Amino acid sequence: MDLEMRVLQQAEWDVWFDHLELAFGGVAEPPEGRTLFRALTEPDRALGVWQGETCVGSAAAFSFRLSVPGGALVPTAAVSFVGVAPTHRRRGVLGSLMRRQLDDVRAAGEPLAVLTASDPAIYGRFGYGLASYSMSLEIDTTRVRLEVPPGTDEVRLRLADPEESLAACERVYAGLVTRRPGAPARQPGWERMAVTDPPGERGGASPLMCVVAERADGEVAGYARYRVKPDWNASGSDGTVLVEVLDALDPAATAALWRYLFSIDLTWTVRAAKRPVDDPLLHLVSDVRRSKPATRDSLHVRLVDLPAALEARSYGSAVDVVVEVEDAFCPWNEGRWRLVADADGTARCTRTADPADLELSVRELGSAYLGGITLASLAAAGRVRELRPGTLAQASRAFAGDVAPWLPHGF
Ligand SMILES: CC(=O)SCCNC(=O)CCNC(=O)[C@H](O)C(C)(C)COP(=O)(O)OP(=O)(O)OC[C@H]1O[C@@H](n2cnc3c(N)ncnc32)[C@H](O)[C@@H]1OP(=O)(O)O
Repeated sequence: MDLEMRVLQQAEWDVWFDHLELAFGGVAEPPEGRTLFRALTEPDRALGVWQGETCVGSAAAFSFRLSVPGGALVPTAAVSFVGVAPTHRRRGVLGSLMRRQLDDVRAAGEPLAVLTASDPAIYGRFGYGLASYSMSLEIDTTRVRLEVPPGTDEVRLRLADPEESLAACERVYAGLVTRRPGAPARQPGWERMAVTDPPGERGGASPLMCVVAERADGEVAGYARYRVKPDWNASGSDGTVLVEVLDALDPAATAALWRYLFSIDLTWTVRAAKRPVDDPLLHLVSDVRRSKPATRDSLHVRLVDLPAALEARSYGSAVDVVVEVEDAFCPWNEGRWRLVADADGTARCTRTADPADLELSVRELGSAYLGGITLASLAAAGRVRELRPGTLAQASRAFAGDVAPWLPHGF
């Protein structure tokens, strides 16, 4: 029977989502998660591939605004819900979904598409480049001490209900977004993702708890959401603190929150799974080695409208460079572009017939876009070629940022 790809009807959502669960291994999402995903799905941006009544393929996009170097919030398609039925794999279903989706994103006028990959090897062929990392830590708090900055003792900590404190915590998050390339401005409804706490998903740990950091004037300057996982062995208590999120607007609130998490009775390990690679915590701990930092790939970026994307961010130093871009999947980006940017943030990107300085594919531009992966390091791997001496260093400096890009939550 023929396959038909079409935009999702709201009434088809349950069948569509059941298919996704099957594609991901058949484990059912808890009811709280299902309700949330239903509410967050934008049906007109969700695609299904159908064989009769059976859904065999899916892909969707959320309408995000992504923080980029310089602090602009760029309309971005956040790609998710990608799955192909186990019975229909390796016949090009994903390829046809990606084709349609990127055409739709282009038509919607969004310069960027982003995703996190279940398997990092999948999306390079569609022009996505790895642009940010995420760091996990497992800290032995019996050995690792914190050296806190002045002002930490003035911060007042208060335990708060995660639901009741949500609005105040969201204000802190909103204050951080434009400082952090790769962070999405939270669209209405997405704040629920952080506090939805299905009992079956806690893995033996406590319900979600929240500690709020207040300045002397009572203003909330930070918060952490965490769980405690108690454990006992022959020597006594062996509990772990699992940090879900910690956001703070200043160094004192940052240090006060970590100090609190390090000192919870009956726990001797702090685990944090999703931290930026330049987390200030690395400079607060007495022993990085015993904090066991580990990185993994996080956000993959695809320039859909190359000139609009390159003009939307700012650059760390002045640059005037001609790039020869290969982009077989979105050929409208292919060819030679001149990027001229001042250090004050103004950038122009136009087609040119001038000789190229650098040669690369759209994937490398996606990787370098958020400022965390340098063109120089990509060149060292043979993925960027310098055609005119000196231009690689100039362009690499301009693209690089002084804050590591970071995606604080999944989608
Ligand atoms: C953003 C997200 O949502 S990430 C989540 C992705 N989904 C999952 O991981 C769920 C489980 N897996 C699946 O549903 C499917 O196997 C998918 C979606 C990964 C791939 O779907 P398919 O329809 O089999 O892919 P399709 O046949 O279109 O393959 C396109 C190309 O990608 C390659 N490819 C597909 N899956 C993978 C993979 N996991 N790793 C590496 N390459 C892959 C294919 O070999 C093919 O390469 P080619 O063009 O050189 O021949």
